[in-house]
Amino acid sequence: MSEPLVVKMGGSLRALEALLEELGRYPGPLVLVHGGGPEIGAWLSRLGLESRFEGGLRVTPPEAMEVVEMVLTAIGKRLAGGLSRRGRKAVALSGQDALLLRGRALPHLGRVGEVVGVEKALLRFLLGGGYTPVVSPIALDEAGALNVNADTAAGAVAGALGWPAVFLTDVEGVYKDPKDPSTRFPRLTPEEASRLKEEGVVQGGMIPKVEAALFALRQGAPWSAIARGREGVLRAVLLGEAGTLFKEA
Ligand SMILES: Nc1ncnc2c1ncn2[C@@H]1O[C@H](COP(=O)(O)OP(=O)(O)O)[C@@H](O)[C@H]1O
Ligand SMILES: CC(=O)N[C@@H](CCC(=O)OP(=O)(O)O)C(=O)O
Repeated sequence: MSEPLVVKMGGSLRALEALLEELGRYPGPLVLVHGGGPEIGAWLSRLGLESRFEGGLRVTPPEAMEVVEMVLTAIGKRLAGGLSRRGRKAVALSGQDALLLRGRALPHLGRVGEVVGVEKALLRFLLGGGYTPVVSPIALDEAGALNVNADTAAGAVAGALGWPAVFLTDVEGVYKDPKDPSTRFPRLTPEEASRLKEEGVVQGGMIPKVEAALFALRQGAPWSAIARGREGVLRAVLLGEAGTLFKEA
């Protein structure tokens, strides 16, 4: 129950304090990658910049990128502070620090990117010193900061470290009927998950999450899982009692 984990915290998570307690007392090494989609959306609309999504990704013109950076950085610092106060010394970083996440811009989406390289050495250095890295999903290319979907960033980090990835979100896992939690798949192979995507069972924000879970596996993570963020979730996932587990057959 103390294996190293990359944990992705979605921006739509409820009961954050309880979850920080859970992460604070997890006995194994952790790397956290966080989102913040709802908060980014709220700030952009407050500033009169409405968002449009393509394939689950926020189209991000340069003027919106500044807001994305500010909001994600603030969230990262908040999480690192919350964990540190609970005795788990955490350091908030973005992909811009020491080229932690090297990015490549995706066409037609403004300053949106994918991850093409992870500076593992920085993560290992912090982990070796007993610190928990908290990573904001901002990558860097020649032109500057790129907005990366947080699931994509977490999948890339897990793949690079060869660690399992747990994507915490507001649903119990992948459902056969996206509105019915009783139809949760306890386990999916990459082939089964890809089929569900093609069939349109996996929709909206679940698309980048499933893609990131599969990407992590292809890059060498032993398994990945999507589960609802709540107290006790990590233990329940490790025991196979919660979430959807992605693993080769
Ligand atoms: N097959 C499915 N099973 C479960 N949830 C699904 C499915 N297809 C789409 N979803 C949606 O995906 C959402 C999770 O993605 P998202 O809102 O982006 O979360 P986060 O902010 O945690 O990354 C769920 O709230 C649900 O509405
Ligand atoms: C390109 C892109 O879509 N980036 C995301 C980054 C934050 C994120 O992914 O947050 P959640 O995990 O809460 O969805 C965005 O701008 O919303």
